Amino acid sequence: MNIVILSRNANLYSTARLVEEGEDRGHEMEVIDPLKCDIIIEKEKPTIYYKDRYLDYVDAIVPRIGASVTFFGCAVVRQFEMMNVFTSVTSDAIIRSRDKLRSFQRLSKAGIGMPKTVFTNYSRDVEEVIEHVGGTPVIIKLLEGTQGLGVVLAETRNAAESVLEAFNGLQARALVQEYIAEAKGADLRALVVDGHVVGAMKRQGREGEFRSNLHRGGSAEIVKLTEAEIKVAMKASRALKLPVCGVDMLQSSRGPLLLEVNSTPGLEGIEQATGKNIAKNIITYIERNRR
Ligand SMILES: Nc1ncnc2c1ncn2[C@@H]1O[C@H](COP(=O)(O)OP(=O)(O)OP(=O)(O)O)[C@@H](O)[C@H]1O
Ligand SMILES: [Mg+2]
Ligand SMILES: [Mg+2]
Repeated sequence: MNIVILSRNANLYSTARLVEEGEDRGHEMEVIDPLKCDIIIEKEKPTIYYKDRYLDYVDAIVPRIGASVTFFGCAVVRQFEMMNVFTSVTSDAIIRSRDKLRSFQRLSKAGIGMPKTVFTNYSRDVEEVIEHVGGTPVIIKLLEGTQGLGVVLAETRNAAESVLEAFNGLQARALVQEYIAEAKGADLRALVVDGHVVGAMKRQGREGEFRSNLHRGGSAEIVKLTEAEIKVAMKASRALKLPVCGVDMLQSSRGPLLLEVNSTPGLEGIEQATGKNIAKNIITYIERNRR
């Protein structure tokens, strides 16, 4: 197969690993920067021009679209879809997953446990919003934050009010969420491929940090998920139509609570923590599902 990894940088761990495993299984692997593609639209013959050629020979793509290039990156993915090229995740599903509010609305409908969350226009009393999620401390997070940036723990009503005011002044939309203290600065990341959990790790924030993100100095170790945790991960993958994704959960006294679903999960942390060949799982998923 001719498989294209849509990625801005061939040297990134995840990109390099997908190329390595694809070649190992006899595929022609190519890394293409989506931002360097021209999308050519005309009646009936959608195509993509890259450097000096048309990408009309591609059998499958693996989008690795960074959060800062969602708009154009997803337009390229959508163009491949119009060309009937198999994609490991669709453009619609990527776009949906980038918005925490939109995802949460779908996930709650699917009956998945999550920290109680409120979204407000901030025209109303902050007190009321805080009461909705059970009082302080509360978590306040930007709708489109990533790597733990834009996630704040507000210990008091005053702190919450200041943070909401600041975000509001910057015209940044945020949601207010119940703080799950039992998680003790840790979360779970389940890597789902083809709708099934293929690896999982527990990430622990560094001393005194409630955010467990590896980018914020957290550490990761392999973990065996409970039945309930596996169920949440598989349900979330299905609800957001993301057959390949990273599902983040918190362990709470009322069971696993879903935090977010990542459509472009990094492979480095999970492959190192689990010793599993996740890149190969993704390649064989494409082999099985491409029509
Ligand atoms: N409601 C909560 N209660 C307790 N801890 C939380 C809560 N929400 C988030 N955290 C902690 O903060 C971290 C970052 O939050 P979240 O994953 O929502 O943000 P993000 O910026 O989207 O991160 P990512 O890089 O994983 O996309 C989580 O991994 C978790 O450790
Ligand atoms: Mg995120
Ligand atoms: Mg996260």
